[in-house]
Amino acid sequence: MSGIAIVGAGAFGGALAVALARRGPVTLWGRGLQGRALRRLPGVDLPENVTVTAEITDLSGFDTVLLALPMQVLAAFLQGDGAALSARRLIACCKGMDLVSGRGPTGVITAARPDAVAAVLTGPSFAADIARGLPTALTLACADDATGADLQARLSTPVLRLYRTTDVTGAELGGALKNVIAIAAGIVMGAGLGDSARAALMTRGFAEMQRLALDLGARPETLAGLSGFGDLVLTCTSAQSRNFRYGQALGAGRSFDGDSTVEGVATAQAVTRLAAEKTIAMPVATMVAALTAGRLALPEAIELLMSRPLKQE
Ligand SMILES: NC(=O)C1=CN([C@@H]2O[C@H](COP(=O)(O)OP(=O)(O)OC[C@H]3O[C@@H](n4cnc5c(N)ncnc54)[C@H](O)[C@@H]3O)[C@@H](O)[C@H]2O)C=CC1
Ligand SMILES: O=C(CO)COP(=O)(O)O
Repeated sequence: MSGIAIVGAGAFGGALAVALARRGPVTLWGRGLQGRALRRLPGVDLPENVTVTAEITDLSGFDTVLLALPMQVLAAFLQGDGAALSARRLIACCKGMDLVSGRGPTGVITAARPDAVAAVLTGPSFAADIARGLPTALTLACADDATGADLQARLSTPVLRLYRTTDVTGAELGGALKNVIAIAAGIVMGAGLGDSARAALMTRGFAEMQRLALDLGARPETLAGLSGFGDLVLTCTSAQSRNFRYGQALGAGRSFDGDSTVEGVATAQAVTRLAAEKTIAMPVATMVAALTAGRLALPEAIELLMSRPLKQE
């Protein structure tokens, strides 16, 4: 079937539908859609050439499907509703690490659908910006470069510019880990610790992102690119970010909207476990895991981070 199919009518799936509809027909599968309005993107209506459906079998003829679901539901979706998909190419649009298996998005796809080519679309972009047609650049990562090049061409628009890489590990880990650091940055700002502390934390956070990713085979330039450094900067500095706002609320001792997708919370737990297994020091991620699980109070966390042995940068 021609055109693009998208699973997930949340903020990102909806925004991608709006963006890709500039190029041709889009079919969007999701729950709870009311007419053509997107609950997660107030004020945004879907264009006429986006077909909305709640029947997953309407997607069964598509060759290429974008999966815009939260990381922690991806595996269950592929085993449940998603079993009806026969697409040759599945593109994950989520950021994180599966808490049960420790896998990244493409690892989850490949475990469920070994016959499909898996790719990931990631990088610095707020759904609301994409839906408004603001200029945005993302990374399309696919181990098979020919497929990656084809997807890059099919999913780019005049305002949505895709770069591509075969370094799936690097792209996925950048997207997963930046959310954890963004929670930490939010905590710092919410607790009133200042811009200097945030800059230090982002930099040391980036150092630990690189440490883990390079150990797992990622390429340094990927971490320095859109999916790593680029998304880290965006998410740690903007109140549009749910991870940042969640951290801000935690730092200020306020509660946060429990209905919101905050990927960094589960990812912090998964990453901390992995780092411990590999004996890789990830002090910021470890603090975020402990703080978000309520195992540590903020004053102790600050004390622990500041009293680590002095070392070379
Ligand atoms: N919102 C944003 O600005 C961006 C989000 N992303 C990533 O996109 C992914 C999805 O995030 P959002 O769209 O923002 O979240 P969201 O919370 O706005 O939407 C998630 C959607 O998934 C649906 N859903 C949840 N469980 C499901 C299941 N088991 N089966 C079917 N549908 C299910 C929900 O009904 C909802 O429509 C996340 O990994 C996020 O990091 C990436 C870039 C930008
Ligand atoms: O991934 C994002 C920006 O690139 C969206 O960030 P949040 O999930 O923190 O809102």
